[in-house]
Amino acid sequence: MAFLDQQDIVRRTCEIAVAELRYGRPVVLASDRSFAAIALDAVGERDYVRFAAASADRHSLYLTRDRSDALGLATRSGALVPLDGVPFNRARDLGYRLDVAKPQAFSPAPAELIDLTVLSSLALLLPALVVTPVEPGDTAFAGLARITPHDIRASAAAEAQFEIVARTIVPLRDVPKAEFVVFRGGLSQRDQVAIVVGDPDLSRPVPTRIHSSCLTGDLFGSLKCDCGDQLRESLRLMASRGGGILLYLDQEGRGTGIGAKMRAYGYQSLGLDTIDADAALGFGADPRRYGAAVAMLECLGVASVELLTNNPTKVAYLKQAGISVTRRTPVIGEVTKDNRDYLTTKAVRAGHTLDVSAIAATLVSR
Ligand SMILES: Nc1nc2c(ncn2[C@@H]2O[C@H](COP(=O)(O)OP(=O)(O)OP(=O)(O)O)[C@@H](O)[C@H]2O)c(=O)[nH]1
Ligand SMILES: [Zn+2]
Repeated sequence: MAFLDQQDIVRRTCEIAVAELRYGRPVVLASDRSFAAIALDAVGERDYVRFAAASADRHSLYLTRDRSDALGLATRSGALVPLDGVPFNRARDLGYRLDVAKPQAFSPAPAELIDLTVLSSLALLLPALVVTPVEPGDTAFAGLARITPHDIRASAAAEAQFEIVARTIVPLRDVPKAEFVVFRGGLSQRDQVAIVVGDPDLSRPVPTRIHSSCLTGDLFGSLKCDCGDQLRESLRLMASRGGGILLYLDQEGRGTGIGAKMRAYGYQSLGLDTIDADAALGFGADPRRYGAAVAMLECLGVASVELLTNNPTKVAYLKQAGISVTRRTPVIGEVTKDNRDYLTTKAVRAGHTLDVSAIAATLVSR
């Protein structure tokens, strides 16, 4: 019997391609029309120039639909901007900076390039890719990692494959009994943690929070968001109810990574809201997926939850995945002058169940 089965093989192909992009090396998307691609976010000028030479100056910048819209280039599947003669700095500006002169020429991007953004996103890189066509027999891009659109789609199943590697009691402030359950698996993912508070009764809906990691808010008490408050408030609520489960997901910056989140913060300081700042970087409104959360709940034997959230997408995702959500309980953090716009954007543009007038009224002055 072979060591790797078909599912293992597509997963490995995908993880190699993700790692290669992250290290700044090109990958080849092999299809009817093949392309070599590098992530602008991961390369310096030297590799940009080498890539241009290998492509005989037929290279273009692939911009997602969100980035194209932000630049005023109307397309459905994103835009391809020819880069012949375009220096590295200008390519990077076009890829993800603000206040950039619109490119003179562009064409609609081939639809299969969208698959490449799945890889850049798993690599926690901005979805601005330099691409070039690769013809059969072309040796300029020989020896690179190759992946097909089919591999990329088939590997998605691995996003929900997890196993428990350790579980141990860690007493927390305000939570006398907490057990940290560490999960390993997913696709190009670090270990993730579920915190089982108290002794949840699994035969009844379990108070549950699906919490996306926020280094700035959870750990350092940033005033720009409500994450730290929500984290601690949820744990306290679970303890007061005798039990609950908090899933701490490896999804910094709504899955875009700390680098993109800090760039987005920079754009927010110039006046963009959270959604427009992410769009300027090429991201959609909220790229998170919750397959890992569903898999972790299943591993823990949880079939029914009371979800602690204001985010209707989390409720909808669990329901369509077959987890019963009997109730949604709001988790409200402190409103500050620094997070007021963030909370208002969540309510107005992302449909979170937050009362905008209450956000204004409960502002805490600091
Ligand atoms: N891209 C981006 N991400 C942010 C920003 N501010 C906070 N985040 C991230 O947003 C995510 C918030 O996650 P959660 O608190 O689980 O979820 P939520 O969607 O706000 O929904 P709730 O369950 O109601 O809290 C975290 O991953 C943060 O790192 C921002 O300005 N831009
Ligand atoms: Zn936060």
